[in-house]
Amino acid sequence: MKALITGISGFVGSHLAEYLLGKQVEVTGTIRNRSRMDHIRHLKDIQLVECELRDPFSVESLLAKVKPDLIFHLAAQSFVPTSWNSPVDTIHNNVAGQVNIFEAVRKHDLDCKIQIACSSEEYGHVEPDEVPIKETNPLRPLSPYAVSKVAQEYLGYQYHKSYGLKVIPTRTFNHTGPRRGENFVTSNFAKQIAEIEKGIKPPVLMVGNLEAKRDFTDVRDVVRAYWLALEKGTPGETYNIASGKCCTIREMLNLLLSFSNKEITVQQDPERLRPSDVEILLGDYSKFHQATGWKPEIPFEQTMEDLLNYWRERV
Ligand SMILES: Nc1nc2c(ncn2[C@@H]2O[C@H](COP(=O)(O)OP(=O)(O)O[C@H]3O[C@H](CO)[C@@H](O)[C@H](O)[C@@H]3O)[C@@H](O)[C@H]2O)c(=O)[nH]1
Repeated sequence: MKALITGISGFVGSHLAEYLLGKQVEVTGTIRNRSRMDHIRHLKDIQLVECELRDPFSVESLLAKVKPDLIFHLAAQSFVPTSWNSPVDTIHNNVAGQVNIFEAVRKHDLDCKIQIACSSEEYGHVEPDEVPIKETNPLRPLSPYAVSKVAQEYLGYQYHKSYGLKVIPTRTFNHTGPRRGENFVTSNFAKQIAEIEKGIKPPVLMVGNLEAKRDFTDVRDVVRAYWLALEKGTPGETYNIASGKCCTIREMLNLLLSFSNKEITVQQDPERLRPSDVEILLGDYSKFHQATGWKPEIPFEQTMEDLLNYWRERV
């Protein structure tokens, strides 16, 4: 069994590669010449192919050569604030890259299953009586990033209906754990705490909107879900991947702070506030559970402690 992971050098890609190797799957991953390799350097049994997903020729030659049975399409511009600064680049990167994959699969008549990493951000504005969020909830995206994910998902639906591509979109809620990029809130706060503990930074932790509520799952549970999505999910169906619980960003911060014995002051940085922030994401993953038996296993406290320890070893 051959799997292709787009964005293998990223946070989720590196965890997924580890998981698939453990299942004796042959793993090929795409990188770009500017990709950082620190997350995958320890993985000796993977094949790496340089590929610019925005370039149809690059994608076509990749797929003609690899001919995967499974594609996990993770590569994306995935940071919401960047999508306000460069909306066109976000849309182009996320949408065109995926169209190039679909077209290459079609052209070479590849019989593969394709998981596409969509997002709970697609739900965007959620009314208080609309939680927990089911796949049938309305999509009211609040950022260019969220719109790019809606477009990716609808293209998945369209290529499934028009050409029979076996596409399975996963709407994953927030996920974190070791290797999470330092811009994302959990990692950003954990890194600041680790720096304060080492005396590299004054004991003031900078934050944005602490009132937003998010549903966090451990990345190691998420990659297991991606495998099951292709193994047991139905092509053309979308699945929520979530923990079914949510907390405010303030509660998440307080949990991280409880692991440290430093006196730390919290200060809001207006630069960290967004033009519009999704107020609440709380997912219902029962459809995915019914299809695959998946449920999250790693407790949130464990995830956050592992993340803080990850940063303690790196700053
Ligand atoms: N990044 C960041 N976010 C902060 C901060 N302070 C508060 N927040 C709040 O913390 C929440 C989470 O922010 P992020 O970690 O940047 O993630 P996100 O915008 O929810 O998006 C993530 O989850 C999506 C799935 O729901 C993913 O699709 C997306 O790629 C990303 O991983 C947001 O409400 C944000 O306003 C801060 O200093 N930095």
